[in-house]
Amino acid sequence: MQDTPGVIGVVLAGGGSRRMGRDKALLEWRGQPLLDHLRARLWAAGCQAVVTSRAAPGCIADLYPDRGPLGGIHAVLRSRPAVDYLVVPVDMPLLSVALLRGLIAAGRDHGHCYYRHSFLPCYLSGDPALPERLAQRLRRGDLALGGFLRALRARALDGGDAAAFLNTNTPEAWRRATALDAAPQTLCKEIGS
Ligand SMILES: Nc1nc2c(ncn2[C@@H]2O[C@H](COP(=O)(O)OP(=O)(O)OP(=O)(O)O)[C@@H](O)[C@H]2O)c(=O)[nH]1
Repeated sequence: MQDTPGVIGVVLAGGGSRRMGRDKALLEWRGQPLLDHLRARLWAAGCQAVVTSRAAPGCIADLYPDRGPLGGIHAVLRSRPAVDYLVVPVDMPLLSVALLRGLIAAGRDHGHCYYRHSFLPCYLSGDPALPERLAQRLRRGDLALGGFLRALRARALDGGDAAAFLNTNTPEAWRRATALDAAPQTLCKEIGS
């Protein structure tokens, strides 16, 4: 697929991974760290560039640390405020390129959006006021991503298989994702998607 001009892919990877007990971004998925897997998916979806939100060399570190995903999104938006962003969490290995492309297409037509299954991934369309709006929320401790998306009147999209949004927050969820990856047909039915 051709690049989608103006859309920057973002992998959020600055969380504490407390429930997993080790850094989720570095878990091995199909022979590479999860972080690289998600980066590759964003490239394949046609993002013009891909950045990582994380306190590490070459990444964009949070300006408001330990504030959760919104803190990471804020730092990235501050770095390039007037472009469109496709934001993914590092812990959804089953997100498909097709789903990400669908989000980009909807975002380009309608602006801010996400799938009903989950607030992440989400598409944020370029608005120079967004970084300051986010900073205000972070300063007052309003850290819920859903609240932010609702305040933006982001569109909730139908579609997508629930299994694709499996959040691998715990070792048990990781085992489940690995099993789904190995036998998608059977296990998708099993979890009711
Ligand atoms: N940049 C950044 N990303 C974050 C932060 N907190 C969470 N994330 C990312 O946001 C996504 C969802 O995070 P969660 O699963 O809710 O939190 P987590 O910290 O990764 O995991 P727990 O410690 O188990 O809650 C993941 O991709 C995280 O890496 C943060 O403070 N800064």
